[in-house]
Amino acid sequence: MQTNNRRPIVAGNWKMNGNLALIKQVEELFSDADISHVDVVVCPPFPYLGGFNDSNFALGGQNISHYESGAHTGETAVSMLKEMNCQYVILGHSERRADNNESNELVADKVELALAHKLIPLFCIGEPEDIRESGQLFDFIAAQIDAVINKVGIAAFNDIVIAYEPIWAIGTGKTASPEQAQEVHAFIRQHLAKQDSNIANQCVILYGGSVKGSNAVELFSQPDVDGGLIGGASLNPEDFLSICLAAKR
Ligand SMILES: O=C[C@H](O)COP(=O)(O)O
Repeated sequence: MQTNNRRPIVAGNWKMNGNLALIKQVEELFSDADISHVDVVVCPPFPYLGGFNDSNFALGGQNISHYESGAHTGETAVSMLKEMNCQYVILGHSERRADNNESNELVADKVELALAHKLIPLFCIGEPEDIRESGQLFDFIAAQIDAVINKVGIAAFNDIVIAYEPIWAIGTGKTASPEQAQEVHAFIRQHLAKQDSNIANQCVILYGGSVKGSNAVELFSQPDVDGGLIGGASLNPEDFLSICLAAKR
């Protein structure tokens, strides 16, 4: 097996949840925590980005517009996330793909824009249950990845974090088994390796979908699982911290 120096990442996606009090609780709890073995990211709703001021973790946005700026009411520009000290941005989350009809190509455009502004995309992929059951899982995942490779090239995956989130496991309490997660993560890495084995070996691949303090150690111990994208459990500061502490050392 090739050695790697992938540094684990645990990112909390608050989705459309949270408030100013939660920011305070998370900042207080994390200020005393030893999280030096992992890059921790918190992705709150846009209005709360300015509410963090004493954090020992990074900030991320939950989306950007595919436009740079202009008359696009309700949208948020990539430059605005940079100005609010974001280092990361979640792109292609399955909820946005479903609620906002985001296609693989639109997601690829956003990845390109984020990279141009030196934001690290947390690029989300994952299959609905019927796709898995009909045996099309790997083709489906490959098409999501290929849309981005076709747009930005394989070398860009030096600066892209992939988050594999099976849609049937998101917010359902039905976590993928560690073996199911590992199987898909290994496939993703092999798929990237067809173009560049070094980039495949270094690319950080997160698992998301009902990760909790109680299942994180087992999931994160899988060889190709480099951390997690955490939804519901990131709203509970203690649980989120225990997930961060479960990241590989
Ligand atoms: O972005 C996070 C994922 O959608 C996972 O959400 P969840 O942990 O609530 O299942």
